[in-house]
Amino acid sequence: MEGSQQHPRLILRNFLSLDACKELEFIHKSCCTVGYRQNVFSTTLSHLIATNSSHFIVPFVPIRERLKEKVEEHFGCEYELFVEFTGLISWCRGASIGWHSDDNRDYLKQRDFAAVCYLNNYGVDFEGGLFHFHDGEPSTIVPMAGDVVMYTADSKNIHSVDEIMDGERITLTLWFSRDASHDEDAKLISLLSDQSLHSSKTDFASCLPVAASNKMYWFPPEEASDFQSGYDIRCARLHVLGLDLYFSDEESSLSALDSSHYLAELLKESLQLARGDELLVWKFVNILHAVQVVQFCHWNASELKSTELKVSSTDVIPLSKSQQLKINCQNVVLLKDPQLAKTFFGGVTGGNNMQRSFDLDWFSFSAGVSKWDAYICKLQKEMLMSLPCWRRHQSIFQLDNFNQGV
Ligand SMILES: O=C(O)CCC(=O)C(=O)O
Ligand SMILES: [Fe+2]
Repeated sequence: MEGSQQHPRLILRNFLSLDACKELEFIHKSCCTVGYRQNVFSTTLSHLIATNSSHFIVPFVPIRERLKEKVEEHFGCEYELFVEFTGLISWCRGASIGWHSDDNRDYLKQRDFAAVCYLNNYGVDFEGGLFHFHDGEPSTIVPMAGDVVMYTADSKNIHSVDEIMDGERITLTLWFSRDASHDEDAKLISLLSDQSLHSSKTDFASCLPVAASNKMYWFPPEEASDFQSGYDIRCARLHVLGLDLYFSDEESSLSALDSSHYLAELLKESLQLARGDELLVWKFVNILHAVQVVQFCHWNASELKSTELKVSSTDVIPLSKSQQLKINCQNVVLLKDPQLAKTFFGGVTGGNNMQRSFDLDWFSFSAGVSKWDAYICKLQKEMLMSLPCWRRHQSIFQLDNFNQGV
């Protein structure tokens, strides 16, 4: 067909299962940092490695493989492509991109093909954010969870994305290159190999996240020099679920110090979670750890509510007035703009899918914590078993014995 040669592209419905979409959404909401464009947040695989969360690469592996095979098959370049970039990207209110091709900068010339997988739904999880091709058919794509659009990165596929009006639009975006020197796998394997010298155990303690610099989690990024306005995105992710952080060990005398110093000190501490007037006794090693566990429980909420697992004690105590006061002071530092945090991460305003507060009872939450440990250990085990093969082949792929499909 003449049209498809002029504008080589492919749209696939339901390429990813909804379960796979949900798992990637969980990883993004647990690990993302502020992104490269305005009102955009991103999670790259190298960032996962840098924050001792490399086990989260595992769920990407079969998906990347399937996407590469599909691109190679459709565009007739079997065994020729390398993945150049893999990332989870979310766009919040105000984010958009005008007409462009994906290779339109000198430093992007290596990009030959793009694959964008939609992980949530237009009109439900976000408003706006339609994708348009400048020429040819289809001209507009309505992002729906599981669907993928693949296209050449050159000027045959000029495209744009409408401004996001509400909610958070999440994608898994990959670029492919024919140029082996831009192979993401080689870089990732080298980072993974450096890191696995330090940890080869498969207990969850060796998989506890280590946060990157506080600046990478501060929104808007322009305010990250002194943290005077905006919010910490990890704190915001918990806040929209109705959860507060409680830093029990922090010295209250610190509150006399300036805000940026106080914030840096606070975020070094271990912490507990509070909701309403209740405090969960259980401690998290750092804020990233708390976000990962909470997002995991949120992702698995319906399963956890019906779990048979019996938990002996919930270890919940009432919050004292002075503890509540302390939480309020800490929120003033971490969430200078709670309204903006809600606008960005709280789901579509007034919509059915408005991110409801964390409606898990503490029993289900405790069940979630044990499930989280098992989940992380399983990923870590698979990672460590795969790594020697990945190193030998200088390629990240799914080993046959883990081939359970996506
Ligand atoms: O998210 C999309 O639909 C496309 C994004 C895009 O065009 C880009 O990142 O270059
Ligand atoms: Fe693009």
